[in-house]
Amino acid sequence: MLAAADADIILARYPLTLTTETVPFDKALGRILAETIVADRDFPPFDRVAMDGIAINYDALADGKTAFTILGTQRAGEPAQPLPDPVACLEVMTGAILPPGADTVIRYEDLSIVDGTATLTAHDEVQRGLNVHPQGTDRRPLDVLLSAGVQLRPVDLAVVASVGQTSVSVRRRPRVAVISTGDELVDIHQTPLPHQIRQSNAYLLQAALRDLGIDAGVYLFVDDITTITTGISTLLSTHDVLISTGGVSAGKADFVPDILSGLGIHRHFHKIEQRPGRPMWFGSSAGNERVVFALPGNPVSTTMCFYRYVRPYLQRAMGGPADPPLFVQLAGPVTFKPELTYFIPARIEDSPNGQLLAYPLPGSGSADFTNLTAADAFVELPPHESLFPTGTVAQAWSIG
Ligand SMILES: Nc1nc2c(c(=O)[nH]1)N[C@H]1C(S)=C(S)[C@@H](COP(=O)(O)OP(=O)(O)OC[C@H]3O[C@@H](n4cnc5c(N)ncnc54)[C@H](O)[C@@H]3O)O[C@H]1N2
Ligand code: MOO
Ligand SMILES: [Mg+2]
Repeated sequence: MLAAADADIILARYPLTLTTETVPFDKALGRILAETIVADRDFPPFDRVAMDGIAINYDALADGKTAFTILGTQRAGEPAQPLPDPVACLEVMTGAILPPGADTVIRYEDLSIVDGTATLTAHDEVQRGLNVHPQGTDRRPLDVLLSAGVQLRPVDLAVVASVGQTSVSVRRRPRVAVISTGDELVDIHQTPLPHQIRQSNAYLLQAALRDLGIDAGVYLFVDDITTITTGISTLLSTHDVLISTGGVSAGKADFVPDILSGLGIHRHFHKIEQRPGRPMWFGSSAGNERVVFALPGNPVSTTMCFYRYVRPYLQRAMGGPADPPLFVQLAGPVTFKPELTYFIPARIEDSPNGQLLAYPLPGSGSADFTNLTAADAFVELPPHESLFPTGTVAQAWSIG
């Protein structure tokens, strides 16, 4: 059987292959860019005036001239207007093209303007090129502005807009379906008979997926091979990722692994040396265009497996980094004898010394999901020890 860390390695080996789609750039916030955005022209595209003031030819100043006749005004958005006389000046506004013949801009704060003549009041600091943002100094045509794979933030969209791209190619969001299997399950609007329960795992998964920005449909199948086979086969034709709960262990109605294999989903692992969540199954189609997580039905197992394995996998598939686990210190001792990685629910609190303290909440096992309402995370305790004293430092996986 597989150790938890080996499951991570296998999951990383089979990343979901997502095709791309083109979306209007103003709908692309948060999406993963699937193309390279290059500069279409120089940035800035012309020698750009960086301060409101006057544009002069520095040679005149170097020759000792400090008063300049104003011969006109060059505003932002106006075509270039040459400086008609190298010893005169033009008033210029921020964002204007620098008048050809001028090379230096003196801001209004360093001038006194009387009767159409601008006189420098402070010129010690003036150098050739002052307050000019030269053409092409930020980026040259075809320079890469954004690389494929980045998650588009508002600043990135500004860059996309600036090169005139009204639509961008982004990675498609995974289409995900959640499947519950079990003859004992009824949906939430039904009243369960004494031998039945309301299904709850699918709604946990649906909500946890919504946290990732994924809207997933929920499907409930009875434990019947034909029903599950037909259902999963249909969903595979329209989804990238299926997440099922139940039917993956050793029971007479645990049909899911065989059905998935029969539908061409190659098993990459079945069972991890852990509690809860031991029977977890993971597989993918050839080329990884479809992946399936078949999670154990016990609700605490479903929850742990989702937050420990599925959520980070999907975060990576969508191009983002996976949220790292927290580092916590046990606030009480834990004993766990089996040679399995133990994921114990815990309440997490800040401590005055800056450490996160984890208060263990063992509950009554992997079916006791009501215990999770008090928990913030699962603390991951390694398999080869059985006593974890107060103060043990461990990783913990937040459950939202
Ligand atoms: N002989 C063995 N028995 C079991 C083993 C084993 O290794 N050998 N593994 C145990 C472990 S560990 C787990 S976890 C469970 C996993 O069972 P399955 O994935 O096959 O799930 P089911 O049998 O369908 O159901 C188990 C349990 O979970 C409840 N359930 C299922 N789906 C839902 C849902 N959508 N909402 C709420 N509750 C759900 C179901 O009613 C059962 O009580 O197997 C152990 N057995
Ligand atoms: O995953 Mo099972 O009991 O380990 O709940
Ligand atoms: Mg079972």
